[in-house]
Amino acid sequence: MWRSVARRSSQVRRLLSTSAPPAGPLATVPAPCIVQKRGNDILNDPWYNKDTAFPLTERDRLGLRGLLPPRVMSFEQQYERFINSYRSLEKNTRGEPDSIVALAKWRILNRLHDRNETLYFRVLIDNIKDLAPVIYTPTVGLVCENYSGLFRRPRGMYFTAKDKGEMMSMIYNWPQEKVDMIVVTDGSRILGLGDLGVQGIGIPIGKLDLYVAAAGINPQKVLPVIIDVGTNNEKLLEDNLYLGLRQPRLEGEEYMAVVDEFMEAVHARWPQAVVQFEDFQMKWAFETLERYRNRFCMFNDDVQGTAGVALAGLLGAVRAQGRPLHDFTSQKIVVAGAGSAGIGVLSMAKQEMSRMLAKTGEEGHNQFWVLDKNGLITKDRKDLDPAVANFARGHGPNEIPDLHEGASLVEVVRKVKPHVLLGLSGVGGIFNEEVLKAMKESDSPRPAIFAMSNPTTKAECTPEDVFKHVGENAIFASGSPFSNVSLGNGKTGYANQANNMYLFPGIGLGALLSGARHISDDMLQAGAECLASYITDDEIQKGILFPEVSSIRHITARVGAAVVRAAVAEDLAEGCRTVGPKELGSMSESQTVEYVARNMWYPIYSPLVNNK
Ligand SMILES: NC(=O)c1ccc[n+]([C@@H]2O[C@H](COP(=O)([O-])OP(=O)(O)OC[C@H]3O[C@@H](n4cnc5c(N)ncnc54)[C@H](O)[C@@H]3O)[C@@H](O)[C@H]2O)c1
Ligand SMILES: O=C(O)C[C@H](O)C(=O)O
Ligand SMILES: [Mg+2]
Repeated sequence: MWRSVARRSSQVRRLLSTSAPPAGPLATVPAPCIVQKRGNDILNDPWYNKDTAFPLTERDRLGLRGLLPPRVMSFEQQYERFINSYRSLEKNTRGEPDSIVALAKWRILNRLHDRNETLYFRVLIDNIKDLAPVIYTPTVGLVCENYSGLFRRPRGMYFTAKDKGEMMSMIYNWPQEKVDMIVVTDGSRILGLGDLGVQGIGIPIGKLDLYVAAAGINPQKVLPVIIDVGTNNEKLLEDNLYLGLRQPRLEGEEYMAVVDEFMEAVHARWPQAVVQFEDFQMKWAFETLERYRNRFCMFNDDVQGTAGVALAGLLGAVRAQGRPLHDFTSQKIVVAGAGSAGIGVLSMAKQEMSRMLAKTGEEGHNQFWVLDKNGLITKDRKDLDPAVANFARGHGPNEIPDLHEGASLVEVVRKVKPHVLLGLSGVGGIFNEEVLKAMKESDSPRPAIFAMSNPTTKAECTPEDVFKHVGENAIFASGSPFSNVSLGNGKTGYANQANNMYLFPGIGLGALLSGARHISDDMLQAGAECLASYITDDEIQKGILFPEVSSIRHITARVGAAVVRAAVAEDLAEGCRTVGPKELGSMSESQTVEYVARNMWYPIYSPLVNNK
């Protein structure tokens, strides 16, 4: 499956050689948008509101005359006005604690989001590198922790245990006839912050903002959802501001029955909708994935999106050593974290090693050492989760002597001398100085440390730690954004962001535009391969594993096209809107990229027409 990535990466860049984000609808006068509203109802609807940019013609025909200041501002003037107020906020809060500044930035963006979505997404898309850390990790974690106090206006839908039996009807309360993309969480494992109950809805909102910004999904066709089955978070249950169900979480069949009813209701109303499961605790992440993945067009981002991003980074770490990709099969990989993300990454990495070995007929060995909160996992572990058992160390001839059940992280790193140390533990700082100094003795000339836990406070280490204790040749990646590190004498230590935002937008977009009946392993693999092929050898040698966040719209168009082509190749594609499977199948690679790019929404004001 992995073609020569260097050749492909120059192809990729050529396919997307434009500097501007892929155009949305063809660049002509935008088609009018028919609205059933007039007057204040339009001004109060963020999907249609243009504020001071309503032209006089629209003010007359929509009953807006006299409801706005007389001057008509252009979209550009509105944009500059907002950016100036955002920048002055940055200036006025300088020196305040980081969390205060972060929440102030989030609030000014959220107010715009609640008022004028077209302007909001223009601001977000054109400043994605600066603003992703505000609407997404790490700030979104703070927002979820403080949601009940921050709440001003509902966004999305709330399906709770009390709605059992009502979901088939309440789904019609959502005002949009068409929904393309849904992100749902039950709030049980929000980033590395644990059970946040109804407050977890901040995650689907942030993820869908990225679907709009990176994948060009129309913001009028997204739906954030929280399934509120209670919370086991005592602090929230005792908080008189808490806005969710005040009861312990449902468990077992009662829990599953609520999620089942939600999925049935969603697909009864929007059969083509793609559903992304996000931040479910491990047991439900795997159970819901198995239960629904062949019945609906759905995927679990923490299990499958993360796996693809991590695999792209792992292959980059092989290339950084100047070795052929096939040498991935002999890499030694230590993983701290055996939860939904850790097992997802291990499963996809093991699958890739098996694919590579099958080509050469070689026999493989267990290249993974996996730890959880009780240390190294071996076959001596009692009550081992079946998903984890595949990676438990045994007692065979390939085992490293004296590495016992429950061995500590530093013991494992000292004895294994791994090429890669990867963290998906949700525990900040566990890659401490002792562990990182042990990584200096790695068998790799370019030891790779991936501190992938979110938010920033949960990162297993910082890039400064790594380049200081492991050395300048190290490769670093993290789940939340960090700044690059200046190594002196003009050298830079690159702080890559190994976050599933590089893949989930393209996975969802490709599934949608192909009309895939479900999302297969090959479709996910194709997305991961595309991401890995995006980085040139020169960039890899510098220690760059992932694209700049500012190019996320370009890479998403490319990932989306790869997913479309994989769906077509597997005969899973049923087509989308006016494009059938045959037409999809007749497209060349570049035509598929153009098809995807053409269907990516871009924020411009459409003329509004009221047809009442
Ligand atoms: N970078 C990304 O794109 C990305 C994607 C998904 C998840 N994550 C992050 O990964 C973390 C874990 O997510 P999850 O869904 O797997 O959570 P989870 O709760 O399902 O699993 C956490 C795992 O870490 C283990 N663990 C806890 N303390 C440990 C320690 N001291 N040493 C080693 N292992 C330890 C736990 O036993 C468990 O196996 C979270 O912070 C999440 O935000 C990042
Ligand atoms: O939300 C993110 O930033 C990535 C990932 O889905 C996570 O749960 O940490
Ligand atoms: Mg997640």
